Amino acid sequence: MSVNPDRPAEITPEELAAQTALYAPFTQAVRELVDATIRTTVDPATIRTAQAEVEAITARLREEQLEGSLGAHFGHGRARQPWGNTVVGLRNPVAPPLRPVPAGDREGEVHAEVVLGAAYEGPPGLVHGGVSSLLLDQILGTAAAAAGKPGMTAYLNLTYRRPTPLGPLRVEGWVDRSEGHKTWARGHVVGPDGPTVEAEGLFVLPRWARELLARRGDAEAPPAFE
Ligand SMILES: CCCCCCCC(=O)SCCNC(=O)CCNC(=O)[C@H](O)C(C)(C)COP(=O)(O)OP(=O)(O)OC[C@H]1O[C@@H](n2cnc3c(N)ncnc32)[C@H](O)[C@@H]1OP(=O)(O)O
Repeated sequence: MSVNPDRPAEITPEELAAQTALYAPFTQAVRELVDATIRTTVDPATIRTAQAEVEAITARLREEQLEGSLGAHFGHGRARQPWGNTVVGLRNPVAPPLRPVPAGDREGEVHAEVVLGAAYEGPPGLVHGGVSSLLLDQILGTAAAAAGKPGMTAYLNLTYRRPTPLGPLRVEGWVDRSEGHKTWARGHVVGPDGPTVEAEGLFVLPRWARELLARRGDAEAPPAFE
């Protein structure tokens, strides 16, 4: 199925499953390519051959493509799929990806197990601080949404307690408190030796969304901000 950028696809759960089965392994293959690109030690001739092959694949994919980004084009009803999202996007090879699932007993609490490889390096052997921020922004926002209080990040405060090693990590988020359209969430990245980066953020349902909801009435669910 091709994507019509003007009309988000209303697809059945079966079609959604088929699209997932098609794109998830494709995206993972490109992730592997990125990792191999960083870590390969093959000879220069092999690099030049590989470059030509990658360029040929890119040209083939560009024969048909969207004008802009992916947005939330796939989905059924309001269950839009944020497949282009840079943290959780099923079709985004840049996304580690994070797969938050409900966990724990705090409000909106979500956890995600993730393995960060060479593509996420900052200091040698360690996760880039901006990548930790990226993951925490998403998981705190997901916690707010899971609590039924979605919003956009108004601020995100981070405390880097100790270096975060590349490899397997857990990212956790939960809602601390909320007042109307404002939700404060907390979370952390947990490495093999415990929490490494802590975050506290404010997520605000924007005025335009509040006005939209007021016009439509409370029956309409608030928008998601994947
Ligand atoms: C499942 C989903 C996961 C999503 C995770 C990913 C989340 C993201 O990355 S979102 C992208 C990054 N964030 C953004 O781009 C947001 C950019 N900023 C904005 O759009 C707006 O400034 C926004 C939405 C934060 C607030 O807009 P809006 O609601 O129109 O403004 P306004 O009505 O003045 O403020 C609302 C309230 O928030 C407060 N507020 C806004 N910004 C701040 C801030 N930085 N610090 C403290 N309070 C703030 C205001 O004081 C106001 O409080 P009150 O209603 O009590 O007087």
